[in-house]
This record gives sequence, structure tokens and C-alpha cells, in this order.
Amino acid sequence: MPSTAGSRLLENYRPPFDATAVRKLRESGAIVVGKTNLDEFGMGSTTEGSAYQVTANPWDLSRVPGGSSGGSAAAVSARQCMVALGSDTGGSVRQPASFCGVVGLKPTYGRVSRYGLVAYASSLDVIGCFGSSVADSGILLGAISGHDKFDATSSKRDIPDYASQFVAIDYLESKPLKGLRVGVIRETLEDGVDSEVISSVRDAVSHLEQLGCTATEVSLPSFSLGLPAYYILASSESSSNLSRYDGVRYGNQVFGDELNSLYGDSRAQGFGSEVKMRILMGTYALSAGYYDAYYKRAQQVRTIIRNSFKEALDNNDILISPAAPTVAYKIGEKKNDPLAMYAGDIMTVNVNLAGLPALVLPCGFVEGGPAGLPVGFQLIGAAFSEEKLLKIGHIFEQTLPGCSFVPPIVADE
Ligand SMILES: NC(=O)C[C@H](N)C(=O)O
Repeated sequence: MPSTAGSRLLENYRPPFDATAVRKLRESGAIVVGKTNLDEFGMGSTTEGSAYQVTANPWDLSRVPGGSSGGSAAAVSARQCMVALGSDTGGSVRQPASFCGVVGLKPTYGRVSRYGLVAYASSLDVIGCFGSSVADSGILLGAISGHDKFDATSSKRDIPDYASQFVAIDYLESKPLKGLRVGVIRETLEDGVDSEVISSVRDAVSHLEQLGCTATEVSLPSFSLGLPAYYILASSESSSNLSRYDGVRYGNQVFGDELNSLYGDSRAQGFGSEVKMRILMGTYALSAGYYDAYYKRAQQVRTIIRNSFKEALDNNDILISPAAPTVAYKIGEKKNDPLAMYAGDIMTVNVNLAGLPALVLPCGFVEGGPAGLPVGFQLIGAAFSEEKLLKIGHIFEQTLPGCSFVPPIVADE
């Protein structure tokens, strides 16, 4: 199967091997039915940045499915497949999961091998899981996790039996989450977040309280610094990673009169505008004279963010936020306003900077489209606490009254 990463540059590229995650899935008996659309090289939040096509949101075909792994989210939401993989550098699994009303799991950095994943920003990239239930995403995680000699950053920790969490009991009666401390991140429920999203997430917190959790507000004062730090670091790493696409080693080649025009023309014609912009931004941030002011500073902010999460998670079992400040918006709405699109990643990027696991699951609807638009909320845990997140998510999902997250539209108009 071709692997284009949504880029014209890789239009005819057929990888000679499976990524470790895909190999493991096949070994577990999974049938790979296809590859899905995404923003070029994962750079975007709507899937409109694909060089090939725009993916529609199954809840309303005039809206984006989120991104960058929007094709995977839409395919699971429309029940075209049981589960799907995505890559989450700054929210690319969780935000589309939220927009499409499915479950999106971003594992701890190192839980899943990145071998064979097309690299965007290697210190942030994680392969994540989409499912139409928490159980499906957890079973998928179990199949793809583990150490891999081809990825030195993959962890040697044991893989828990994630599937053992998914048993049915009379949850509400028995207060199954009694004693669990939930910290609701104050900065994620303030100005700039849609009021309907805030009230859905507050309802989700009340539901967790009914299940026995104790919820308190926690403050992460550095939260808003995550967005600028992420875009500097991700762009910087991408400018290095994408230098491999030189028209020689991979993909489409544009022959010029001399070597430099072969590189230049292949890249000029192969990359889309968002990718070019990020390569330029990243190269600038890494260049002598600007390195200290941008790249180094962003790394320092990353440490501050990591420490503030650690402190908050020392006092709480999990942290909670919306998955995105809005529900799915219209195709074209933010396409020409990159800063507005970047701002939509505010809820997710910090988690990548801290390397933590997070689970997004649907918790309600707001008005819009033919049948309402799903809202997702995010549970963030300490490193390698996926088992806990899945348990809480499963109980939440099983006991959420009267919500069916099956979209009304399952085929093209
Ligand atoms: N790749 C991601 O996780 C999505 C993020 N919106 C980005 O463009 O970097």
C-alpha cells in the first residue's frame, strides 16, 4: 500500500516494510483494510492540509473531522472500520476523536514503537488509537505496545493486560471510582473556550463525582505557554526530519540542471504551503543568533510544563480538561488563518510536551448539524498510567445516560 503522509512528495512511495505497530496488529490477527487521509506530514488540525482530498465529518458533512489524523477518526466514527491508528504529535489523535465523537488514546511517549512511523517531531510523536469504545481502543493499545529494538525510545516496561479492565458490573450502585482524586484544570475552562463545551465538561465531571470521584480545581499557570513552545519545538524538529525528502532518497523527483535545483525543485513542488511555512519557521528558530531566543527558551518552557504536570499529578490521580476549545467547525473556516487553527490545539499540546498519556472520550452534544455535534473531554494521567485511564473511561462510558455516539451520516451524499 502507498504511504503518502498526505503529501504530493510521497505520491508514488510504497514502503518496503510495515511499521512495528502495523506488524504487531497483523500478528494479532487484525486485517488492515486501508490507510486514511491526514494533514500533510501531520501538520494541521482539520485534514484540509492533505494534498489529496478533504475529509468530511460524519456528523455533518460540511464540517471538518479535525486533524491531523482526521481520516482515521472519521472512518471509525462512520463505522467503516473497528479501530484505527493515528499519530499524535500535539493532539492529532485526541482532537479529531473529539470532533468525530469517538475515543482517542494518546499513549505515554515510549509505550508504542515509532519504527516505521513517518517522523514529524520525534520528541513528541506518538502512535495513538481510535475506537468507537474505550474497550476497543484499549485492546488496540495492548496489541501495539512494547519495546522494539528498532526504536531506542520505546520502553521495556511490561504491557499490562488492558482488556481485563473492561468488565460489566452495576457501576453506579457500587460507586466504582470511590476515592479517586480528579483535578479539573482551571485554565482550560476559561475565556476562549466555547461555553457549551465548558458546560458539557462540567457535566462530565459531575458524572465522575456520582461514580465516587472527588473533584477539585487545580491550576497549571504555565498552561498557556504550551502552545508557543509546541509550535517552536515541533517546527524545529520537523525542519530537521523533513530534510530527508530531497528528491533523491524518497518520493517524487524533479530533475533540474544541477544538484541544487534537483533538491530545490523537488521540495518546492512536493511540499504544500503549511509544510513549507513550518520548515522555514523551524529553521529560523534553530539558526545561530535566534536559537537561544526561540528553541532554547521553548525547551526551558517544556521543562516548566513537565514539572507543573508532575506536581498536579502527585496530588491527583487524573487531570481533566476539554479535548478542544470548540466542536467541529465548518470546512474552510480556519483554512487561511493558521494562528486560529493553531490556537485550537491549546488543550492537547501540553500533554505531548510532558510525554504523558491521555484519553479523549465523548461526553455530550451541542446543537449543530443534522443530529448535534459531539463534545469530547480529556483525561490526563501520569506516565504509563494508561490502565487507570482506560478503567475510568470505560466506567464513565458505560454509565453515561442516554448518549449514543453513532453519527447519522455514514455514506457520502
Ligand atoms: N500533529 C499534530 O498533533 C497536530 C497539530 N495540530 C500540529 O499541526 O502540529
